Amino acid sequence: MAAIKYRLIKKDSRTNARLGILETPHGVIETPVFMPVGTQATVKAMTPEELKEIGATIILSNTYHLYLRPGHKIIEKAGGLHRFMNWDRAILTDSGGFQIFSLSSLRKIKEEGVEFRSHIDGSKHFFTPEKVIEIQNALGSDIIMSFDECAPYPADYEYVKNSMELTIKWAERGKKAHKNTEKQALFGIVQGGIYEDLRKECAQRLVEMDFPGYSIGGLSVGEPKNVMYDIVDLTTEYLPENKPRYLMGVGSPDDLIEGVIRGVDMFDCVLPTRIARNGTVFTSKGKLIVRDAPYAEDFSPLDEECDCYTCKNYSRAYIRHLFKANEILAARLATIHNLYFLIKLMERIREAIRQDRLLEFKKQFFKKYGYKEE
Ligand SMILES: CNc1nc2c(CCNCc3ccccc3)c3nc(N)[nH]c(=O)c3cc2[nH]1
Repeated sequence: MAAIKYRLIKKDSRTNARLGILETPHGVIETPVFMPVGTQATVKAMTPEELKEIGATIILSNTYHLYLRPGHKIIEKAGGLHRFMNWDRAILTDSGGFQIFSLSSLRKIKEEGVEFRSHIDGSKHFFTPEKVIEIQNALGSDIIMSFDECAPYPADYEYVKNSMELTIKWAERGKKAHKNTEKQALFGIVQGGIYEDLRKECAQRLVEMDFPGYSIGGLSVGEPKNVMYDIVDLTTEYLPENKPRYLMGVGSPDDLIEGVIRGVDMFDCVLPTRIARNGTVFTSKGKLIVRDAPYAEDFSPLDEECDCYTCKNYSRAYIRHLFKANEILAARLATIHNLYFLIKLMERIREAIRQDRLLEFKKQFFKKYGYKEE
């Protein structure tokens, strides 16, 4: 029995969008799905009960961070990450490749693996594809990622080609090292930068290895949106229809809709939780910086159309006051709202696919939100 089972329920008649069901050892996930990020074994400012309340079915955590602190051995002794953080629904862990390149100093990339210094205390560490699988096996997450190199943007063809070759070799080594295939599904990660031939080759070679799911990596790293969309379109063409596709590090409301239209099933992004803590929230009429002066006497909810706990019980004036007073509750109320907004958006997208009116939904959402149509 494989760790996860993906069922394609319905394909949109005019786009590559799909409605699916992803069964995991920790519950069923309706796709397309937005996955809140919980870097250090917590989705910042949220309890697991509140995450369930807003409809989260799967959250992310991170090999790099948890290996450095508190250490994967401690989490293993606690009974695994689900027990440790009291979250009994699905968990996906990223492999740490991206975090090494974006967080740690002093990195040396070799075929064998990557040497890096901890961003916490500067201590030296060495990640190999085998090590990264061992860590994720200890964490016990339901979906785990291969060790990959996310090439920077821009990067020249030769660099990206070598980097993609390395990612393929590391995927093979990781697949060999992964023993717990019954309980943990290992995804391959497609790299290849913005180069069509490299993306095609990488996708095809990973598909030959027959992973239970595929991530699209190397994007949302500063490239123009239309370039990202084109690469997603191209890559999903070479991925099997009956396996889930996960677009890493994406995204904002427009990116989620554009990604679904191009055949993506799973998304993660730190944006909703991060901007919430800085006082910016999503609303149906676009972003709102609630800490700004105009809201000092605005007693309406963050978003008239939202029925989340925050919008049902608190005003913009009160939430602005909390931010100005640097109160912890400010981050909590804004985070609840932002996560609910994206989880609700995915629910409305799934409904639109069911009713075969996804493009109409996009048009209406973009108009109200203030996005320009492509
Ligand atoms: C923001 N743009 C972006 N993010 C990317 C990530 C990380 C995705 N987020 C995972 C996460 C998990 C827990 C805590 C925090 C983050 C990538 N991960 C991998 N492995 N490979 C990528 O190519 C890659 C590309 C990305 N672009």
